[in-house]
Amino acid sequence: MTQPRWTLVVPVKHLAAAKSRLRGALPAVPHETLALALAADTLRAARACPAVAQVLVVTDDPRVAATAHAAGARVLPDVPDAGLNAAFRHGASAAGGGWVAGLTADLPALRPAELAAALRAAQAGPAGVRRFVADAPGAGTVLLAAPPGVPLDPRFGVGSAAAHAASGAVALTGDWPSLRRDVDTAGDLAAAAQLGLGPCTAVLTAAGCPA
Ligand SMILES: Nc1nc2c(ncn2[C@@H]2O[C@H](COP(=O)(O)OP(=O)(O)OP(=O)(O)O)[C@@H](O)[C@H]2O)c(=O)[nH]1
Ligand SMILES: C=C(OP(=O)(O)O)C(=O)O
Repeated sequence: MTQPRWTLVVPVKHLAAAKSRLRGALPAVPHETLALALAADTLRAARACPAVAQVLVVTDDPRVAATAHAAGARVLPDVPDAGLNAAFRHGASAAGGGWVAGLTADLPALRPAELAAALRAAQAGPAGVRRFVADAPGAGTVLLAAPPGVPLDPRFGVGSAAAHAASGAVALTGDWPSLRRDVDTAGDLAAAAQLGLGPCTAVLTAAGCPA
């Protein structure tokens, strides 16, 4: 039986403020170019995942919006000064029903097949329960999924894996290294490069040394 397809909500901060812990990781590359490449590769992989029906990007950044449109995503304006969880809620409210997942935009090694496997796992198991995928270190969250009719209720931020578990979401424990590999620091970028970067980020690491 074919499983129902997903709406993915992907918030992306204004590039001037985004990925501040990564600043200087590739000295020869402008920071905003690197931050945009991470998002572009994340969106490309999300759109290439057959389980995904639509991608909603929540952003106020015109370069991110152009990249999202080019990748076949819909773009929604951010909620001014309201932060990441408000952006996720805003996107989820525009999804139009069905299965909804929030995904962070800093997954440049993401492979569509691993995303598909995680989304499949999210659709298995108990009804009416949110699921989440923790990041590689285990403290953060890269994906939060909600079944039809269940609010996404995002708790992203420091310690979000514990916050999602405490709010009743169930951790998915599959072996999805490219999904769990979010990039916050130069060390994370090097770890993502070991897995294999998407084309936008790969071209920058080739040009800009480190990683
Ligand atoms: N639309 C939107 N996206 C956000 C916001 N805050 C964070 N994000 C996005 O959420 C994802 C995960 O956030 P973080 O890993 O903390 O990224 P960040 O805030 O850009 O990075 P740091 O400055 O290093 O904390 C990233 O893809 C961000 O672009 C926000 O206020 N609005
Ligand atoms: C916002 C988050 O990302 P990070 O901890 O990578 O900043 C999170 O994990 O909830």
